[in-house]
Amino acid sequence: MLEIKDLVAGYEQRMLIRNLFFSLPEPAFVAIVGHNGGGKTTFFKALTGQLPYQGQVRFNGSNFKELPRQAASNILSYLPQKNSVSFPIPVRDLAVMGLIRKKRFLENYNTADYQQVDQLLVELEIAHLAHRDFTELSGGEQQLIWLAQLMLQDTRLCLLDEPTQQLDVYHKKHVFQLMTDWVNQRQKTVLCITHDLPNLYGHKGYLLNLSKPQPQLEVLTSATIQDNILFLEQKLG
Ligand SMILES: Nc1ncnc2c1ncn2[C@@H]1O[C@H](COP(=O)(O)OP(=O)(O)OP(=O)(O)O)[C@@H](O)[C@H]1O
Repeated sequence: MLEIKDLVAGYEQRMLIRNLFFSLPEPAFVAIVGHNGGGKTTFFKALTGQLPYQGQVRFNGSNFKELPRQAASNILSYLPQKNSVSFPIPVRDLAVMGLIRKKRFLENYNTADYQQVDQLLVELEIAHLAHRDFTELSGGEQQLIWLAQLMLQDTRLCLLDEPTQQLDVYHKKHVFQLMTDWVNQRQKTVLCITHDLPNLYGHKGYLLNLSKPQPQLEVLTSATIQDNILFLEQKLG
């Protein structure tokens, strides 16, 4: 269970999250939506301890503020909106780093680790990129590699900030399917910031619209998706 109680977060002049309150049963998929600048990434920054906040965030009873960094990284993985690498590195070697928390200090990755990476690259339909230099890939291809790295972290709670932003229509659909499969088959709880509302049709889970005056979890149905599309077509008030 992810419990958010009276969460208040933002910046000096602007409080963007005001008294957010919800209880999310596990496992679950939540699409976090809202206008540009509405506070979605700010919410994730609070959850990941990058931004101070008031209120409480509890995951299965543990208060995030009281969790040591290592314990928090065992529970939660985070894929930021922008991620970059400034040196040449083969895709497999970047993806395998997702397994770092399962390794002892200075322990090398072994054949089994790389087999796990290869299997996942097949599942993500990007096995052909395994030996390419990551820095030479397209934006969408890079996004899929970051996704593989996040999946390898294998945490109960996964936060993804616009993971389909640069993907083509086919891959957007594929990644939404993968995320909801993680929930149904691997019992993960996935919070995904997205502007791709039409991709939510047919998926089970919830929607949290941070542009609404009092955001709350709404069950994903064709009607709630449609309502939220209509809401977001209006200018931020
Ligand atoms: N470090 C900061 N200091 C002050 N203001 C900030 C800071 N970081 C972000 N903001 C502002 O907070 C607001 C919310 O930003 P945030 O990144 O949370 O929006 P978002 O909902 O994720 O938007 P988008 O859909 O465009 O990604 C924006 O107006 C942004 O300029």
